[in-house]
Amino acid sequence: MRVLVSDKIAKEGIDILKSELKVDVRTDLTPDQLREIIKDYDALVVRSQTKVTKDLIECSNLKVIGRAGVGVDNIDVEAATLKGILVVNAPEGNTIAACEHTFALMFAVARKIPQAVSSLKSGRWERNKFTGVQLSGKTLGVIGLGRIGKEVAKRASSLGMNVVGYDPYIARENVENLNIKLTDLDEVLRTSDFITFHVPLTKATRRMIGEEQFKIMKDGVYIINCARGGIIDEKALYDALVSGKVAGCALDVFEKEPPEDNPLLSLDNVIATPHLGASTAEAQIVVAEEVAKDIIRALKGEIVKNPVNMVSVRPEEYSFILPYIRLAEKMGCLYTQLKNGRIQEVEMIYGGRLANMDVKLVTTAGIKGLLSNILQVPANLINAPIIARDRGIKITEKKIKEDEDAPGTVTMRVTTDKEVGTISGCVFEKDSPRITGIDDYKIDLIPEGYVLITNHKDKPGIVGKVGTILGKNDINIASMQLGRKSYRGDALMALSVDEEIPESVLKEIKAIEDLKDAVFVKL
Ligand SMILES: NC(=O)c1ccc[n+]([C@@H]2O[C@H](COP(=O)([O-])OP(=O)(O)OC[C@H]3O[C@@H](n4cnc5c(N)ncnc54)[C@H](O)[C@@H]3O)[C@@H](O)[C@H]2O)c1
Ligand SMILES: O=C(O)CC[C@@H](O)C(=O)O
Repeated sequence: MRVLVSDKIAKEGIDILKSELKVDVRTDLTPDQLREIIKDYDALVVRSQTKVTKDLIECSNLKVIGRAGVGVDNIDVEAATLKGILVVNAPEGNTIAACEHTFALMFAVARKIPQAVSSLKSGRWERNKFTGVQLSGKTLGVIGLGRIGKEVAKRASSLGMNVVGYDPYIARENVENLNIKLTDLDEVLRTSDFITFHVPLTKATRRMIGEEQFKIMKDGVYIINCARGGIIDEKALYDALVSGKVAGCALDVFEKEPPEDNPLLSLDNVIATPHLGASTAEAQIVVAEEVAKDIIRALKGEIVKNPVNMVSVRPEEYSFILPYIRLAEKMGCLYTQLKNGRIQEVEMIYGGRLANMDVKLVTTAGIKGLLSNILQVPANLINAPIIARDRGIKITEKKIKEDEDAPGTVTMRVTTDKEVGTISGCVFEKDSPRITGIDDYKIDLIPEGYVLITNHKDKPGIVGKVGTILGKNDINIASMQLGRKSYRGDALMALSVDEEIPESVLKEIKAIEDLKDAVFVKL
């Protein structure tokens, strides 16, 4: 498997990749050159420099894209998802680095440090020119209270600042111990002496601060943006800096990077760094290592730690849930081989310990299995929910919270335009997944390899006849499971066999009297 690293990442990450994969580090490529060679790679690792566009994604054979850092706004995640490409990032490794850089910028803009250094180095001694303002006692507005925003808020309090915050997506309890007043955007803008941004660049946050918002702010406010260019309208910011509405501004990020002739850089009250928020030795090692490990996991088909476009599993539930992910996929795969009809609805019903867990990935695996035998472009854990949605399949989860100490059980209930069918399963000790039911029949089938499933009348002789036909055709039976609704009523047999059953043999089996149907499935 081949990995292309197209932005500079720490050697520690490269070494991890090299321990298992063939790695090319090419940080000199133009977009056209990248497009030329991308088809030869299974994985791509980037920071914020490489633009992973829809066009690049579409002409690639990538299985995974890794972002050594948090923001994935340089990656067309939607295009990757539609193509079934996993996107992973390293969201925690640079939190402290970005938080500390925010304070470096805040102190620097408040005390005019870069301007003073520059003046001194050019031979001047201008002590009166560089009087700053104090942080202690001032109000800091924090927009976005995720990983970095919270760390900023924590440290600001200890500097004696009053902290007001805006983040409509977090629960109040989440910031309860942080000494923050959580309020609406207008109040943060109206009351803050310093405003710092820690939101991702999304449709909702793009230019969330423009002319109107500057009007609400206090005269002489200071702005710090160490999150993403594009959150603040740069033209409106320029005007506010020129008019004195904004006393000073510190930017680490720009709408266009590098900013080249950005007029903001011509203003004396703007200080700036070239997107250095994550650039500490410590952070770069952690993000490179984290992303490298996830790239390897992804290429091995294992569950990754930091998926961007796939639901994740709680670390403490990971080992319990993993065999259920495999089981659910087999259940879905069995269903579509066994039954016909247009799938309209899939209900995943969880019992036992699973009923207390986040099982979204198990559900997704079930959907992946259902779609696996019917599509030209294979479904995977990334695109399966989107494909299902686009095909009008309604997916629901139900949790039966009884007997929560019992092992987890999962039932897939599929409604088609012809019938409602169910497949049930369980994982026994030692990670041993079993199909435990098909419709009303109880069985105990290891969901692996070749299986012949028959529907027949429960009467002597039928099983023998099937065995004879298989034997005559040199097909070895590995195990046999029988389930019946009632004595001499309808029955179901699941025969695991070691060889593939040819169509001609299946036809012979189907001709047995009182055998209603026989299906050969591959799991
Ligand atoms: N300058 C750098 O080098 C650097 C380094 C690391 C991170 N970053 C950037 O910093 C930002 C924050 O990173 P993080 O790790 O804290 O992310 P995070 O996902 O942990 O936090 C983002 C927070 O923003 C909130 N949010 C989302 N939309 C919002 C909206 N419309 N209004 C208000 N709040 C909103 C979310 O609820 C979340 O709590 C990201 O843009 C990231 O790319 C920059
Ligand atoms: O790669 C970088 O240095 C930038 C990282 C930062 O912007 C992020 O979002 O993680």
